[in-house]
Amino acid sequence: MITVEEARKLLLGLVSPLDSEDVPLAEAAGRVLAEDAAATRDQPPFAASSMDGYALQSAEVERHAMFKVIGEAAAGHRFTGTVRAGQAVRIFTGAPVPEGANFVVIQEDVKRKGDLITITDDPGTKPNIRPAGADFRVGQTISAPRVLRPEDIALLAAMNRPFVRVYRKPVISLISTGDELVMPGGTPGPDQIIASNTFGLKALFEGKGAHVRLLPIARDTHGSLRTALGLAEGSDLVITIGGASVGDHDLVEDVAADLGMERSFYKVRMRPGKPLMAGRLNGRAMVGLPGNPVSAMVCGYIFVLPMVRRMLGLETDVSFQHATLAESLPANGPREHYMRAMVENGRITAFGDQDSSLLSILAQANALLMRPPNDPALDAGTQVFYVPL
Ligand SMILES: Nc1nc2c(c(=O)[nH]1)N[C@H]1C(S)=C(S)[C@@H](COP(=O)(O)OP(=O)(O)OC[C@H]3O[C@@H](n4cnc5c(N)ncnc54)[C@H](O)[C@@H]3O)O[C@H]1N2
Ligand code: MOO
Repeated sequence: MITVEEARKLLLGLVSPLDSEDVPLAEAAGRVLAEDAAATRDQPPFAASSMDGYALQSAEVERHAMFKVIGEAAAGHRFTGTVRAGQAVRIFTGAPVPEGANFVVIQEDVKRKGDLITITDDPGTKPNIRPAGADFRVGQTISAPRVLRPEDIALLAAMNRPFVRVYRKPVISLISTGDELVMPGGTPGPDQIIASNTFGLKALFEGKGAHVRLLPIARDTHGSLRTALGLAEGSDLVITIGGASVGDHDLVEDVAADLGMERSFYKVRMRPGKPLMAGRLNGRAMVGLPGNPVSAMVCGYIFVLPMVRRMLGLETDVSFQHATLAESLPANGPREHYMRAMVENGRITAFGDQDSSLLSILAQANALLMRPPNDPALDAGTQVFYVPL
């Protein structure tokens, strides 16, 4: 059996960064920028007032000084004349500062009578003007790769970039396998359960930028699995769930081998997730996840998400964080253990029951506490590593 680290390397070797496409800015949130995007203009493109008030010459600013108001500058409508000594222009937030002026007195510090204003309060020294290019200059870039957040979208809009070049979404086909499975909303027979893994995994992968196709459940026959794998044609990654172990009805490996899968590895020294399988089928990456619901989700986090990130041109390291054990833990066995756990205020507690079928515990957990193989018993207060969920 190989280690988790070896498995991750082999899995990453099965995929490569995908090609890119242009998408409208309004649809770019959450996508991964594939090329640096440069500003096509300065922002603001002119020196702009940051307050509502009066634009005038700073040398003349003092309490009791009087000025004649010679015009108005509003956002979108500049004042085209020049402000000279003893003159002021009524100005509003966002308006271009007129020629000759280099200070805006806010209207709260001014008294106006007809065309005359008097400074009545100390206006301070802050000129209330945003210089041209204060936010960004033409040519300034947002660097790729980067998952585009709402803040980035706003910046790209201000840079006048109506389209952005992003990595194509990886297409993942998910195939649940097993005679016992029925889709949510179906009517299970007495020996049947509801297929849950596909839905959890779809949510996990789509939340990180993939497009997931849910294929029909494959029954425990060669023919049904063959058909399902055929339907996965055209995807970047094919994932089967279940049927990966050693039982008489665990057929994924057989069928995939018949179809020509070049196996990369089978079985990882890990808990949960031991019967993980991977390889290349018709030139595409294929991963066989174990069927136990928690095993499938944990493998989704630890192995498939880094593959998705690689296809999206992103860093692939799993980001471990550390916390202090709130309660002691017994020694770990020979497999790297990802324990369902709860982190609160830097303290982490593993759940008592770590059975890999318990989705109710996985749903309460907010962390996978990582125990290295053969980790000795740990006292409360020890620093440990975890992956946030
Ligand atoms: N003799 C051995 N038995 C088992 C071993 C072993 O080493 N020797 N490994 C165990 C481990 S560890 C795991 S994990 C499971 C994995 O088995 P499979 O990948 O073959 O999965 P199945 O047998 O098809 O299913 C296991 C379990 O999960 C349920 N399941 C499957 N798919 C779904 C789904 N889409 N949604 C919800 N639940 C699903 C299935 O009904 C089973 O209860 O093997 C152990 N056995
Ligand atoms: O590896 Mo299994 O995934 O322990 O339940």
